[in-house]
Amino acid sequence: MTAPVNVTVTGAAGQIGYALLFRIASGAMLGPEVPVRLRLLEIPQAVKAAEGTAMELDDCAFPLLAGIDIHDDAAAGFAGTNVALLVGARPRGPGMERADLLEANGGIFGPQGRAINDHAADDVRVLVVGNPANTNALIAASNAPDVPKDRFTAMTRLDHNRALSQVAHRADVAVRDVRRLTIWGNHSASQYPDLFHAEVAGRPGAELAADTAWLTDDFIPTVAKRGAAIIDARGASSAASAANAAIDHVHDWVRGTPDGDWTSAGLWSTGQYGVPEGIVSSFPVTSSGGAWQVVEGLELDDLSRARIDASVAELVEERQAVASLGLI
Ligand SMILES: NC(=O)C1=CN([C@@H]2O[C@H](COP(=O)(O)OP(=O)(O)OC[C@H]3O[C@@H](n4cnc5c(N)ncnc54)[C@H](O)[C@@H]3O)[C@@H](O)[C@H]2O)C=CC1
Ligand SMILES: O=C([O-])CC(=O)C(=O)O
Repeated sequence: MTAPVNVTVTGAAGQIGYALLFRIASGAMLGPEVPVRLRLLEIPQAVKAAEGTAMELDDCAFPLLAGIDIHDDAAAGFAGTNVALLVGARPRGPGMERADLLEANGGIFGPQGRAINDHAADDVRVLVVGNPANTNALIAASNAPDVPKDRFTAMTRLDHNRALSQVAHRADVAVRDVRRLTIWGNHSASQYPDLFHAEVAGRPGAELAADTAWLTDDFIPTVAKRGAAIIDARGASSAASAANAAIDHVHDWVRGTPDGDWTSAGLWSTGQYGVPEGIVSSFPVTSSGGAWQVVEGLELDDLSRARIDASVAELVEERQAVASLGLI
């Protein structure tokens, strides 16, 4: 057996935390041969609830779980961490956009970025789930000058998975027959789920996208507003599907994406596809050797270009907003 990988989960006592921790401990995230040591980071008022979750983790007797520590201090919570899942943040309620959380949540990610900078392992990989995820990832990365920017990522895998399912339903094929979808831009209502480069049961996704009424009035808004639809139906924001997407994201980052396919992740832009440098935007990505690569060279039609530009413009505005709040 290899040495345990240290995994820190913030917001461990929250609803995503509860859906996430057991799957990490079971080996679903890092693999069935990789032991994990869990660090649960919470605010002091939620430490007792985190202790309850830790008791339940114990009671599962997971063979891969090498230990559980609970912290309410970021320096200790990120000490030596290899994988950090930044989930802890307020969720939105009905009628809110995720950007409405910027002021409430933005302040969490600067100190956590600094703690990661100062205390995490050299190979640390960070996934930001707490909303607004892209800009919170930007805040964390900006406060961690010694950590390479490509180690900070934002979760758009839930949007990606939602898009896969919508396309599979529409084409009446299995989800596994849908490949090379892309979520571009922000994890917000402005995101652009791109079907034009996809492959659907061996046929070009562009064939489905040719039905522009379905594309623009059904597919794109269904994916982009799915979070709000879940809040409306459940009375709480998505949790199990969000946890599942976090598992998928880290799994693929560490273990690689399947040959011939790609996925979506929010990455620090270095200017690909005209996305300005220094915002965290979702791109089509593959992973190998533990690093994401943006899939280059896709041709973008006018509709795609306009949608990507609109979502990127929103990210630029969010960056200005957090800069004026002194968070970056
Ligand atoms: N990127 C994505 O696709 C998705 C993101 N989210 C976001 O994930 C976040 C968490 O959602 P839930 O688990 O449903 O919320 P929740 O309210 O159930 O749990 C949040 C937890 O974070 C903790 N917390 C707050 N501040 C903290 C801090 N500074 N350090 C450590 N822990 C802290 C709270 O005590 C609470 O236990 C929300 O911001 C939500 O909007 C949710 C679904 C999908
Ligand atoms: O919509 C929300 O506020 C929670 C979330 O990010 C999602 O479900 O995609």
